[in-house]
Amino acid sequence: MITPAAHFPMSRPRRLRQTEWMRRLVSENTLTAADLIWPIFICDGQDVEEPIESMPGVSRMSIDRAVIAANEAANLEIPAIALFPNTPDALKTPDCAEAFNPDNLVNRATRAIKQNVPDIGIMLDVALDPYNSDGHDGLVRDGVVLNDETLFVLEKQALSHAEAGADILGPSDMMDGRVGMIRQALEQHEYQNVAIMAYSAKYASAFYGPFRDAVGASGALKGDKATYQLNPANSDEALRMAMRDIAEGADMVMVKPGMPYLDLCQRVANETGAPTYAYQVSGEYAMIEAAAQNGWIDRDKAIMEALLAFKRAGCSGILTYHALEIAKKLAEPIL
Ligand SMILES: NCc1[nH]cc(CCC(=O)O)c1CC(=O)O
Repeated sequence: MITPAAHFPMSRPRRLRQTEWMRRLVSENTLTAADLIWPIFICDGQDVEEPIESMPGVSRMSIDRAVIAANEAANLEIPAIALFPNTPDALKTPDCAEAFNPDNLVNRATRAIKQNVPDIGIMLDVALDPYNSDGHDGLVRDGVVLNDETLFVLEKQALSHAEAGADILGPSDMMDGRVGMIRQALEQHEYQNVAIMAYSAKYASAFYGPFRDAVGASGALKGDKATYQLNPANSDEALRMAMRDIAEGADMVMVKPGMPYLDLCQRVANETGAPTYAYQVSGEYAMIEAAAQNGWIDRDKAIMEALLAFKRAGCSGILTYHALEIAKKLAEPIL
């Protein structure tokens, strides 16, 4: 008989790991379709799907294809989709006027999806980069990203999205004061029920490259976004941003990128008590896909493990480009 440790053999924690059903019974966190928001890239045209080279399996979709995709997502009980436009270069200008054009690509897509798939939520970004010939999230003058002048454009953009039927606005621009400005404008124009998911803890990250390709912003961007996105070294500052955004009228807050900032997911969820979402960004998606294509990781297991990590950290949900695929997997019966 081996010498018993303090509690061994009366206590054998491995008893709860021996079978799949037992592991399922004692799981502390679960992933369901209700946890997923699906980001979708929209492009001009009819019956078009343009593959994005740096995001294998992800394509830009024309509006008619996006309606079909939204319907598929709704049938899989994905609560919401987030639409991002690939704006033609000809419509990108220093004043970013296309951002608040009521008939811009993403507003037209929103109307079409709302008309054909009324039961799925639509989230729209509020930021100028897809419409900006300078590539930045705000107006630029003499190389400086202007905060206060940008707020007035963001307000018009937000109202055009609310008018188009957006259910959630996602201010991803990181200008100071934008949440309060948008919330006040929504109230004044009787859009009291349009929710705000503020990109509160949004970092100046190297993980956005594929997205910028997808929306056509990478070519225009000169320099980086460090004068408005957060310093990756900072944690307390992100908490202050989340608290500020909630005080200004945000209903939900986001941490972005996701896995490189899992500590912030836990801190923001625990310390704000607000619904907290992680954005598993394009670079995170591309890393999993590239490693899988090289046969270095088990793709399906890695995707599930990464998404479950955000739930374990306390997130209410995840924006992920894997959403549709995972919702299909979760809908399959357990054999
Ligand atoms: N402000 C625009 C915006 N909204 C979402 C992302 C990135 C999403 C991703 O990488 O998947 C970006 C790019 C950026 O901030 O440069």
